[in-house]
Amino acid sequence: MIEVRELTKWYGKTRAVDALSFRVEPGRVTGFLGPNGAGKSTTIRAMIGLDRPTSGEVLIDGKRYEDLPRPLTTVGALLDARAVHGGRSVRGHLVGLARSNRLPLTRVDELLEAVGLAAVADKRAKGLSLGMAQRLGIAAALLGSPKALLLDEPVNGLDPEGVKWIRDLIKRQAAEGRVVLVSSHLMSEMALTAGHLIVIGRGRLLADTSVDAFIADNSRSYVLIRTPEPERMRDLLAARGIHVDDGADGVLEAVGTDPETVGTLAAEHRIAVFEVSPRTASLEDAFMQFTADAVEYRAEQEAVR
Ligand SMILES: Nc1ncnc2c1ncn2[C@@H]1O[C@H](COP(=O)(O)OP(=O)(O)OP(=O)(O)O)[C@@H](O)[C@H]1O
Repeated sequence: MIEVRELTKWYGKTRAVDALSFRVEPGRVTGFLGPNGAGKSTTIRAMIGLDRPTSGEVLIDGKRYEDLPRPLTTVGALLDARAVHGGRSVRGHLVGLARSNRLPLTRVDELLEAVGLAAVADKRAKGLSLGMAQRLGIAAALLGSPKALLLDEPVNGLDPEGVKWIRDLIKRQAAEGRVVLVSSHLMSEMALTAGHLIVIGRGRLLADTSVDAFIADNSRSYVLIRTPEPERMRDLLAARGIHVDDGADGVLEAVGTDPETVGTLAAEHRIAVFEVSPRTASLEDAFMQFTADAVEYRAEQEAVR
C-alpha cells in the first residue's frame, strides 16, 4: 500500500502539492487524474525519492523510499521514458539497474522478451523510437517484480497495439495483487483500465472514489424510450413517480428507473416501443461535469486567461 501523508511541495514560490493525503490500495488500478500542473508528477516523484517533500511524507509498504534496501523490488516507476542514458544499450541500461538492486541478470533477458525489445537489446537507447523507449521504461519498472507500480502517462507514444499491450499489462499487474497507480489525460483509456480514481487540482485532493461512483455522481443516467405514444408512456411513468424529460427527436428520457420496468409497463398497457435502452455517461462526460463544478479547476482556467 502507498500512503501519501500531508504531502506539500514548494518549488520557489510555486506550491506544486498542498497538504495532499490519500492511499493507493493493492489489487486494483488507481487512475491519478488532474489538469496540467495539478501536481501529479511531483507527487509521483516524491513517492520514489526524486523530489524531497517540503513537508509531509510518502510511505510505501510502511517505509520511506530512501529506507528501502532494494527499492526496485518494492516499487517500479515509469516517469519520463526519455530519461535514459542515451549512450547505453537497451540491455546495458537494464543490467545496470539489476546490478544496483542485486537482481539476477536472467531477469533482464526475461523482461526484454516480455516487453518485445529482445531484437533491439544491443541498440543504443538514444536510437529508440518513443514507443520503444516507453517499453524500455516499463521493463525497468518491472525488473524487480515490485509490489507497487507507478506509471506516468504510460501509453504516451505507443501505437494501438502497444496501447492494448500496456492496458492488459496494467490490469494483470493489479489482478496479481500489486498496487498500481497510473496517471493519464486520456479518459477513454482510464475508463478501460482503472477501477478507482484519485483526482487532484492545484495540488489538492478533489476526489478519491471508484470510477463507477465518480460517473454516477457527476453525470445523469436515464432510460431512453422511443415510442409512437410518448404522452401515454409519460403519464404511466409519471403515475409511478418516475421523472421523464424530453429528449431530442421526440424521445423520452426516464430518470431513476431501468429498461425492465419501462418495457414491462409498456407491454402491460399495449404501448408499442421501438427502443428502450439504458444510457450512462462516459468517464469523459463525468470528468467534464466534475471539472466544470470544481473550484480548483475553474481557478486553473481563469489563471490562464
Ligand atoms: N522542477 C520544478 N521546478 C519548478 N517548478 C516545478 C518543477 N516541477 C513542477 N513544477 C511546477 O509544479 C506544478 C505541478 O507540476 P507537475 O508537473 O507536478 O504537474 P502535473 O499534474 O504532473 O502536470 P502535467 O499533467 O502537465 O504533467 C506546476 O506549476 C509546475 O510548473
